[in-house]
Amino acid sequence: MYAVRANPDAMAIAAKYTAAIFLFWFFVLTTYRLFFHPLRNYPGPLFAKISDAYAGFFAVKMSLHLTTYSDLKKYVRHGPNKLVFNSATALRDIYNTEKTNKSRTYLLTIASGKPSVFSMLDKRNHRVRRKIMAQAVNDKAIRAFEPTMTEQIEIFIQQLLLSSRDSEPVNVTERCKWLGMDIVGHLAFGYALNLQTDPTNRFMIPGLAVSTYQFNSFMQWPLLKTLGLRHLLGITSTKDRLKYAKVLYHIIGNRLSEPVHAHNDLYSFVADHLENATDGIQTSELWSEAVFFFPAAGDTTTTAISALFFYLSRNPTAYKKLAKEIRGTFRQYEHIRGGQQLTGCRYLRACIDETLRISPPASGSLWREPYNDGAPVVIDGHVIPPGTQVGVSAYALHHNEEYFTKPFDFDPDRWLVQDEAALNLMHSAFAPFSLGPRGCAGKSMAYLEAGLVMAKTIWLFDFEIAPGKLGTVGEGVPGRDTTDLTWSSIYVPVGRPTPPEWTYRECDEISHRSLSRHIKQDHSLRNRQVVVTPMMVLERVV
Ligand code: HEM
Repeated sequence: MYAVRANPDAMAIAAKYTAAIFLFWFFVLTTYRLFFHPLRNYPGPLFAKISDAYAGFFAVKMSLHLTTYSDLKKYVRHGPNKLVFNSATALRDIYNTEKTNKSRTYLLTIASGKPSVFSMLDKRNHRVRRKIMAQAVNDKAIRAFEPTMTEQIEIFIQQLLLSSRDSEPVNVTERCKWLGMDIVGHLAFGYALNLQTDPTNRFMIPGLAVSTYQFNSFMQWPLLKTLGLRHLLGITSTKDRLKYAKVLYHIIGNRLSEPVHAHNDLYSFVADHLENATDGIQTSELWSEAVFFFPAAGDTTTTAISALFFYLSRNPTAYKKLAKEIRGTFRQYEHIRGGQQLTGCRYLRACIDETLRISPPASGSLWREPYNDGAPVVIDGHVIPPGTQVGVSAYALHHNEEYFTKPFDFDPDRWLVQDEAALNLMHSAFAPFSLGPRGCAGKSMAYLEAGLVMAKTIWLFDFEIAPGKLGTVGEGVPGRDTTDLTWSSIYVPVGRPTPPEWTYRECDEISHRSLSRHIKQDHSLRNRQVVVTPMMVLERVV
């Protein structure tokens, strides 16, 4: 028998050689990326030219959209293989074409080993999947779903009404997130999550935020995922994420036990088309779609709505114009529904668009690559070498003065000017939903939801910035600080009669938690949103 012992000298030598090899490799790679790489002549921050850690660092800090905005004043190269552009021509060249494809970084978002409509790179497979998913969000499906959406919005309004009785500040961000999740529960799997009235499932909001945050960070800095560095950086809150996954599992399991057409939901459209997993829900295509669909449909729209509350509470002129339009258009609260009257509210649409411009819920660069068919790809006059990731940041382009004068001003009227050339110019650079074959499939649903929530709220209530410190939450220096929180005080407007059929469902928790708690919670959402309205005090108007 022999005991094998490590020789300390041999170990020291091995460590030295490993370090030397690593340093040599690092030196060669850095030299190549700086002086021989096909993108060497594009200006960029030094560290970005060398490593994806540059963008990764700011993604982890949740301020990448701001860094991109300021870097674009001088730079184009935003990673060893990444070019970011800031023009309407580039927007069209990159997204409104078949010559590019989603970048391979989207594969990092795959949750079950099977891609979703969002992460599918193969164009033919994507077209088929997109067609299936689109059935759940086309005009016919939206009309069928509207009553369910309205029911949830009514709960939102009733809860505001309860809070408005004592004119206490309300965290509008939180309320909007609960609403969004309740709507998407019904839309996806006909499931009543009841976040608005029951605190049990509210942990799903931070759970979802953690997942989104991770995916965002991985997509900028893939090494985080490959080497498990996320743990070192402490960006994983596994507890909430796992709890979230458990609920999603339960929701899907519950739906699978019902007949396919038991609800007017996404499942009823996709059930017959998605591959069944033999080894459980979490490896099925349905799981992948669900993991994508909840944040895509639930988080984005409500981020926009809460941001709109924020801007309106700080812009009295816009606020008054909108209130006048809504209260003048709908003689009775019950008349507020999807249709011509609502779409005819041009100022409302301008307010929503202005919010999506100034604070796009998907604010980062959505990376694309030249499609692998050898055809040259030209972006804004630049021939792009194969393997290069190209993108436009909606946040940066929406604040580009070439297209939008005073880009940090919230000015819905800019969308209503008579000057057709100016309007066309702005529209050419407006892309909150992206565009082309991979653009948002749920745009109409998002406008309906935002329109209904805003019209109903402003018909019935008045709101203003919360008093004291709460009212300052979310405010920051435009273009410098991430103004991602919004608290406003919603005061229910005075004198409007409550629709008689309303029964006030007592909310389990209308408690108003401490400011620090809200700050902490909303901090985790920062990556996705630039401004979200926190606390509002409501006042009944009607
Ligand atoms: C204000 C609200 C919304 C915004 C700003 C928004 C934005 C976007 C953006 C920018 C993309 C492209 C992502 C990328 O290229 O990586 C996208 C994709 C998508 N969105 Fe939305 N979205 C919103 C609401 C919705 C809603 C309500 C639904 C569904 C009901 C939805 C469903 C989808 C789907 C299915 C895709 C994937 C499209 C594909 O790859 O074929 N979105 N969205």
